[in-house]
Amino acid sequence: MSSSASAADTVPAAADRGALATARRVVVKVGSSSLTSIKGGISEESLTGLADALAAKRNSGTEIILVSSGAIAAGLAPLGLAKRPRDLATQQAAASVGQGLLMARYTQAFGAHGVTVSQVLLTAEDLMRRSQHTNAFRALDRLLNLGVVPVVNENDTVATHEIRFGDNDRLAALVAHLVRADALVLLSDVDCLYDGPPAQGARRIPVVGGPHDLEGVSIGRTGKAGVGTGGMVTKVEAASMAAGSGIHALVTSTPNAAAALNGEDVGTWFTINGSRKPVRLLWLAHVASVQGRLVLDDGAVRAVRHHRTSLLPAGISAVHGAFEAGDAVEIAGADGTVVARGLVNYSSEELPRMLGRSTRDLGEELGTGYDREVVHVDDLVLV
Ligand SMILES: Nc1ncnc2c1ncn2[C@@H]1O[C@H](COP(=O)(O)OP(=O)(O)O)[C@@H](O)[C@H]1O
Ligand SMILES: N[C@@H](CCC(=O)OP(=O)(O)O)C(=O)O
Repeated sequence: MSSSASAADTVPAAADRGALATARRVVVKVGSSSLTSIKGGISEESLTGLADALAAKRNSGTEIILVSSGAIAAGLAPLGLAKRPRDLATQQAAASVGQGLLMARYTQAFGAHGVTVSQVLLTAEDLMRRSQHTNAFRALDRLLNLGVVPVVNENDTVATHEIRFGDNDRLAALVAHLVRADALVLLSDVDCLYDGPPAQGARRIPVVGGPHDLEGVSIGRTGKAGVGTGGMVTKVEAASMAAGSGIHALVTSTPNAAAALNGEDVGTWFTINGSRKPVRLLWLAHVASVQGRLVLDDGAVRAVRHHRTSLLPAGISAVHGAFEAGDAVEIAGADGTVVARGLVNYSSEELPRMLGRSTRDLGEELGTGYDREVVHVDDLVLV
């Protein structure tokens, strides 16, 4: 963990954490592993402790959105299931049972402090398509103005394999972006990011200033078998996604929630290292699963990578995969190196006859609509 150790030596551990104490709007995400146990369903102590901390912060004037996992885990015991099911339909059924139970507990626990909660179930599409995410923003913003704590989860019961986030860490980062939060707090069953698997005498990483601080750090999957999904990997991705787009991020344990929100020196702090980007592009860079690949000639690679231009049919030499207009695709050079990801304007059926041709020719021959770029520069992120 050489680079992390040097970051810890030069940056005070409490660096910037005060931003949490004064934040106007915070997204807090809590994982299944700290809310539930496979045998006992919802953990009353953990849920109540979390609600106490968040309600106190809300009552002191900070707007809070809670992204809560745990629906599937909470639904297992009532359905007589001993472990998290593998098939999607049973997971959907468990989520449908558990989500109601979770909301009932949150309503009670926050209600004890005079705080109203609401349920907001989102699919990946709601955050990707502009019309839908504008709608989602409006609803969440209004709820926050009304003093409510919205409790967000993925809409597991209707989300399919293709469009599923699967973990709520990256969903929380996108929600933080959507509502223009000042900070994102990721709560789990581990108190910080360690430089290796926590059980083996690993050391705390207090501050991550950028990707260089993660070099050589061994980041693993979930700790409690069968409960959490993403593990530390998706938390680091989510925190990096937030910090890279102008939002402070902190990873710590659920019992540390109150201390974290007071700006105390707990957990791992991700320092802001980039500016805000459209939600669509964050999605494309970090979450979207690609449906195909466009192979470019060298000139087109240079144009996309160095001159930041839109991708035209003339520079494409091959198309792989089956995709529809609007899907995410990889954009690669002739040697197979992926240089970008983009939202494509044509389907994989339409594209082959367009390759290598000018947009003008295509417009004249095939009609207007075929004179557009294949990927617009605004729908393209370099990787
Ligand atoms: N380098 C690391 N530092 C901290 N925790 C790690 C690391 N690598 C793997 N983990 C594991 O990640 C787990 C947290 O992820 P997960 O179980 O998915 O939690 P949640 O349900 O809260 O999202 C921890 O229990 C821990 O064992
Ligand atoms: N939406 C799912 C959460 C997925 C999940 O387990 O996430 P996490 O525990 O945060 O790794 C649920 O409510 O069960």
